[in-house]
Amino acid sequence: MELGIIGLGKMGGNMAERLRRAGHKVVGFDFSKEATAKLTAAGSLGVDSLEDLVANLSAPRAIWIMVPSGDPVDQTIAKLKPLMQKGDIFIDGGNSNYKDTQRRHDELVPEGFGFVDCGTSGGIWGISEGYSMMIGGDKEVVESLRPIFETLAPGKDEGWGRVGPSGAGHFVKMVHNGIEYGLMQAYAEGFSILKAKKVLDLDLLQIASIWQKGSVVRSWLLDLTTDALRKNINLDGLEAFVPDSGEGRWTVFEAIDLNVSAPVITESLLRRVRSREENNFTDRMLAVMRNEFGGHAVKKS
Ligand SMILES: O=C(O)[C@H](O)[C@@H](O)[C@H](O)[C@H](O)COP(=O)(O)O
Repeated sequence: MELGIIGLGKMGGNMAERLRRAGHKVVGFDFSKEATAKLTAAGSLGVDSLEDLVANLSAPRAIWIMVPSGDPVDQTIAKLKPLMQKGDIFIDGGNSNYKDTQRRHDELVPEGFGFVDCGTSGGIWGISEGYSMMIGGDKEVVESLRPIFETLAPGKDEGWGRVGPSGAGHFVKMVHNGIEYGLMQAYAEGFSILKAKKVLDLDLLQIASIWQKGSVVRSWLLDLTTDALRKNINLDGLEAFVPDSGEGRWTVFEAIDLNVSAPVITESLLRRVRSREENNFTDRMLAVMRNEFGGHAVKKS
């Protein structure tokens, strides 16, 4: 099959290569000339404009958008639309908010385009392991893309599926990422407790390696954690600063709207927020109140 890909970063570039290896024709666009040159050198076609991208694909076209969520997705669609024709399909493979996805679907479908949302998991390992894909959109449109999904997935019939109508793919990916936050937080806290028990002189790498085999908490995330510890057991040279790209907070908002109690995911998100505040105002407030009512000592900077 033919596929256009917009955004040839860590995800889009690797997906293009996985598709090429399976015999699909891939035409890719990126603002980075280095990224398009790399794609061409690998045997696909890298182009420097959206016009060239569209011109090098035969109708009905399928174009996979792999750009940061929010405005970049809207801008990409707005620029592409005049170049496309009825029957062409947009696939948003990024981490878009499902409400934006539903809005885009409802705008594009009456104009004759297809629009599919694909929550894509797998990170930099997807090129070899395959990508887990949670897909939303109209059944026949999703079905027409089957050869692409079968190739990108870990197995032809596994690790991907249409989970519901437009927005469902991104909604499921949002919750997937909320779970990711909670799992990560639990591992991080557990290893911190082990490290703090200095009198036992525990070897974190040894313990992680033991847990990798047969234990209830073994997982791919633990495998990656073990690799990270092997490379840098004390995490030297790293700042305790954890960004978030939005999916975790959308999960929390959604849980509140749905009256679902989700304390682990919520606290994991808030821990990330806290990691970015040095000597924060809240804690200085606590110290000063304690000082006011009890005359307790404050630590001066
Ligand atoms: O399944 C995946 O491959 C990941 O969930 C991925 O999609 C994630 O979005 C980013 O790795 C960082 O997300 P945060 O910045 O929110 O941690």
